Amino acid sequence: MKPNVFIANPIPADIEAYIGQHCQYRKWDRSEPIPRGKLLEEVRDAEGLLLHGLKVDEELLAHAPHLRVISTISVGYNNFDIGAMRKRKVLGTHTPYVLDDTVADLVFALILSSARRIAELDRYVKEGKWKKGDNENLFGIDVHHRTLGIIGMGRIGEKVAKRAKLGFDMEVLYYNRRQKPEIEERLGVTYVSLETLLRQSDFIVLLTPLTPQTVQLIGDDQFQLMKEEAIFINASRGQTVDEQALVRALQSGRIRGAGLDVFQQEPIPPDHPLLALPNVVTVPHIGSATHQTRRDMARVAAENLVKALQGDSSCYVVPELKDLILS
Ligand SMILES: NC(=O)c1ccc[n+]([C@@H]2O[C@H](COP(=O)([O-])OP(=O)(O)OC[C@H]3O[C@@H](n4cnc5c(N)ncnc54)[C@H](O)[C@@H]3O)[C@@H](O)[C@H]2O)c1
Repeated sequence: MKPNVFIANPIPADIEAYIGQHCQYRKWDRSEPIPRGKLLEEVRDAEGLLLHGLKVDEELLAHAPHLRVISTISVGYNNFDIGAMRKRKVLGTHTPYVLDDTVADLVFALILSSARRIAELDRYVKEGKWKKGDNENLFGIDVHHRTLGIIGMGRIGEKVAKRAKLGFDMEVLYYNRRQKPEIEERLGVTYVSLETLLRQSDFIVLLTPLTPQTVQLIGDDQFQLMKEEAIFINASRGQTVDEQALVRALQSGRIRGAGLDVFQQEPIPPDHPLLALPNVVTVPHIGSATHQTRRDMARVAAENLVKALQGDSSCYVVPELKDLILS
């Protein structure tokens, strides 16, 4: 008997067909997110669940007594209640590696846009404000040969560091849970304390996962340590930053600017004070959002689901639950 699975987000047809070869499945294929009540109904018989950005908590697990595997189409898995999943022995899988270069490209797009004021000056030209004699009012700051600080030197952080070192001749500092001599050797980056990184960097990129330890990792105290010329980039999760403190730092000129892919509330409310600031570049959580990469992520997530249901340990189980597949 093929296992029952529920596909809670639309995926490409051939990837759905691959799941169909190995599983019986039902799916939600509308573009709007599945309503919570409908999801709770659909998981009743499911042994596997494929999803993106939906919350997995005690309530959902209680509605899904047969569930064995939840596969998220993302590398971040802060939508999983790890404790609740462990209690019920439900495996969680994610999609590392396939998106690293794509997210690193977006981080650099935010760095360059903020430094050279691309979004702001695009509006300026299109609104017909460009006139002869414009000069210093269009100036930005250099990216090349400046200092980049990466908080969270993981898979994506390393790709950002590579771009910075090889493409932009930047000095790269990093702060991480553990020092990584192998990356230092490969790329010539320097491990420093968080305080040193905040004090010395011209660009600060936040790339940690969202965990209880990283909630509001950056707040008033951290913005106080930054240079006045610093540009802050967040591509991790909105909750890793105290957003009110960020607004204060930007409004008061404590830092020069910010480039943001993620927000405390997504979509960000249109009247949010961050959106009124010209020195902030915003994009709607599109770090991994290219056609190719989202496709690759869906494929890896589908393979994870099928493999995990078959007890094949070569799937990408999230680190905190790895022991479950071995037991
Ligand atoms: N904006 C987007 O669309 C997008 C896309 C992909 C990933 N992300 C985010 O980026 C995160 C990182 O992805 P990754 O694949 O590089 O993960 P990773 O696990 O390879 O890297 C994360 C790094 O952060 C470090 N870290 C964890 N907690 C820390 C702490 N408290 N203090 C200092 N360092 C800490 C880890 O040691 C690790 O080196 C994801 O968890 C996700 O939240 C965002």
